Amino acid sequence: MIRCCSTFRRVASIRHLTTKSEQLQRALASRPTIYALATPPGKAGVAVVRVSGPHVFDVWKTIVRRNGKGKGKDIMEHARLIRCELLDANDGEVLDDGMAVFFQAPASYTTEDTIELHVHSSLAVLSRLMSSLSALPGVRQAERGEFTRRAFEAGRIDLTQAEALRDLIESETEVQRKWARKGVEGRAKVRYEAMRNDAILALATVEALIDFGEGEDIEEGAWDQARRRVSKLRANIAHHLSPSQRGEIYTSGLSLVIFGPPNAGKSSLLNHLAQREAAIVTPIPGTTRDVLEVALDIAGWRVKVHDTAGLRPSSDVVESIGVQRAGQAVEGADLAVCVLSLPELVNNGFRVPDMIGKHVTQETVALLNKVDAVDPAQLGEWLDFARMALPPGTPIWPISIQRGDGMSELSDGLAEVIKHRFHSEGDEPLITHARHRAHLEATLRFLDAFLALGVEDVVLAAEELRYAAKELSKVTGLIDVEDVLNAVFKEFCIGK
Ligand SMILES: Nc1nc2c(c(=O)[nH]1)N(C=O)[C@@H](CNc1ccc(C(=O)N[C@@H](CCC(=O)O)C(=O)O)cc1)CN2
Ligand SMILES: Nc1nc2c(ncn2[C@@H]2O[C@H](COP(=O)(O)OP(=O)(O)OP(=O)(O)O)[C@@H](O)[C@H]2O)c(=O)[nH]1
Ligand SMILES: [K+]
Repeated sequence: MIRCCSTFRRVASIRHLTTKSEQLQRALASRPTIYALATPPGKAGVAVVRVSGPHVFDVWKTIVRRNGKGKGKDIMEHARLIRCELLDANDGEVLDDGMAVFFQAPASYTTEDTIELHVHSSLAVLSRLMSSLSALPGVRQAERGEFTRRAFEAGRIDLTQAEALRDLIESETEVQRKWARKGVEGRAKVRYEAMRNDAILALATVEALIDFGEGEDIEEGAWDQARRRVSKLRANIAHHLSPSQRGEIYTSGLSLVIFGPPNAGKSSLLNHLAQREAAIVTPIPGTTRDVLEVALDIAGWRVKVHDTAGLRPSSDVVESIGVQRAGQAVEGADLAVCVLSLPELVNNGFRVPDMIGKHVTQETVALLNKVDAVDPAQLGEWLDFARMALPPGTPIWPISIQRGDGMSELSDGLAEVIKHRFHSEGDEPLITHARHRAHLEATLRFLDAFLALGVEDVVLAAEELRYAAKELSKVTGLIDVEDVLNAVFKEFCIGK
């Protein structure tokens, strides 16, 4: 009975250590008011300037003057957009005619009192408005991600949600948008918190063992219980770290690498997919030297398509470096597309050079290009030979980039392959950022260190678990680690 309570007391004390202190709360109230342009700078119909912090009332009083139907009234109503004139704080001159809205703390994006000033998006209006704002006491321009950072510091969102907000802003395709939304909703947050909770519960059990020393009959049972819990957590994390669970492809996109012998039509394929002359196409073998990247939207996925140098032995220094890079790109690809020239295969007796063959697996899409340049009567036969030259099961699509044969099937086919291979039903990947991966790898090392210890090393074992829990806390930002926070928020734009 007493033991049981002691266990819980410890859990509570560990939690207490890691939650935001009251001191921090007080610091929040006395900080500067920040402002920034929330829309992109430039000529446009409307620009939004956001202002957040303790001086928002003064800002409103000084520069917002109601006109239209609300003329003369100066009450600030939560979340109500009003017509107004914006005044220069220094000389009272009307600098623009606009709209303004006030959000009362804590019901705002940052959780602080916030106002938004909607003005005409003009360089002159904005520079006057900004200099007017910075002239006000306690008011300064926001740093990158500072609005979101305040939402984080107030506990409205965790670090994974802040990162997902950034992903949402960066998103260009449907898949990216959907995954960013999941993150914003807290899908990852909940799962990382559950992992940390497991580590903390195991830690509590182990600490109870320390408290009650050796020779107790409960010792064995409690130790086994902690080990079981840690083993399960370890397996869970190891699963998420496995190569099949790469959630980064949803947010950052997946990489498609085009490879093959020189002159097969690799650059022509890239240009076809990109619908522009992204790469140089010439009849000279060895035209492409370096890896060229173009980001495309294929069926809602962000796909970084890479064109590479044709794979062949070369005595040219530049070309051989290109060939080496091409090989590395293929090895690191999420999807490899091999372009072969059918007439060339016919000419060399369907020998696929080893430099290329070694990269062709069932996971590779093989394109037999230039079908326009072979005798149509023999096409079927040549395709059969080509199939025999490649590993069984390799998808093989005959095409002519020049004449257009098979090109719409190619686009649909690529979309199908991507959907089929990377779509996740049910078993949803967790890791969508390299940062999360690094923390989980570190967690795994601490859990392994724990599992290598015996009950006689219970003090050391508790230490390993404490490190593991701390590492998991860094993912969500439950423990503020300044360098982690700085790294996350510096990726934001000003005004977010
Ligand atoms: N005009 C405008 N549009 C915008 C934003 C904004 O700041 N201003 N946003 C900014 O990026 C996004 C919306 N995000 C928001 C997230 C939370 C809250 C907010 O006030 N949350 C409080 C209260 C909720 C409520 O009153 O219903 C909370 O969650 O406690 C506001 C906006 C996109 N559109
Ligand atoms: N007949 C025919 N020629 C093609 C076809 N596609 C590309 N070509 C030609 O093949 C030559 C090589 O095309 P590229 O796209 O530069 O080939 P690559 O594989 O990138 O070549 P490297 O840069 O040498 O690796 C060019 O002259 C293209 O016009 C096709 O479908 N049919
Ligand atoms: K100021």
